[in-house]
Amino acid sequence: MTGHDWGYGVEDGPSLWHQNYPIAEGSRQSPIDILPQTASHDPSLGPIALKYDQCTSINIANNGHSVVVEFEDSDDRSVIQGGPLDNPYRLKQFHFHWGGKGCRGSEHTVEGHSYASELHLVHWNAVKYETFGEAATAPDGLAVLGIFLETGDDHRWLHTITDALYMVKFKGSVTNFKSFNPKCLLPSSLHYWTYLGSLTTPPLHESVTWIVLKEPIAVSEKQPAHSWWIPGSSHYGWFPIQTSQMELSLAFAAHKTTASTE
Ligand SMILES: NS(=O)(=O)/N=C1/NCCS1
Ligand SMILES: [Zn+2]
Repeated sequence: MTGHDWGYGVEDGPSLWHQNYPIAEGSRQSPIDILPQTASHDPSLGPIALKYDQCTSINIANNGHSVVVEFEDSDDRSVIQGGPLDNPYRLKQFHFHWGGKGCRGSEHTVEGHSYASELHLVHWNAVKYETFGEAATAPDGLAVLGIFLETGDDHRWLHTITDALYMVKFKGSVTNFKSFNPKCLLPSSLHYWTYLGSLTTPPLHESVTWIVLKEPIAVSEKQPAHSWWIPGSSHYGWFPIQTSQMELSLAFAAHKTTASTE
């Protein structure tokens, strides 16, 4: 299936994804509603470690479903390790999930609470697998660091990304985006919840060790998608961005699956 047989609309939204992606009804589907009170504390879980100092961002792209910043991943210069992970996982890309105007578009929720947005830093297990594509289908292939974005003060560095959005307003567009280091997007605490789950978008592979940070980062109202909404639009999901309008819509409807955290 191509990447464009799904979306967030009435005809192609999350409740229909199982028709083309039966794994949507699998046993470890993401996102989930995180219930801190029932999450078991695992004393064997150490802190996560992020080695992002040698990060090499390459470009920023609009893939029709999200805005994605890709990284050079030919070696272990940027990795996540520790916590539930048995070895380092290489940073491949990060992307966001936003909601429409006034909507809260995080994918994971915490006791039913949605956040304004959610940032996903996607890493792959290059120790066990040859390519990202191979890792993406393996049960221990990916590690995604989820960071909630909450409206509040201006985020000092997020404007670097939102300023670049104008360069990728059309689906399929890519532009240079060098020397962006995502460590500026991390909250002060790396305390986390973790569970074994899946990609939250098709193909929904059950290959993700999720590491969701408890502390959100603050972004101002004007920074996330809210100020990018195309007036009068009803379609949820990345706008099929061949629109003549100058503004860009990052409208994502979050979809929820229910399951308890481990
Ligand atoms: N949102 S997500 O991070 O679970 N989905 C992805 N699809 C391809 C790479 S990451
Ligand atoms: Zn994501």
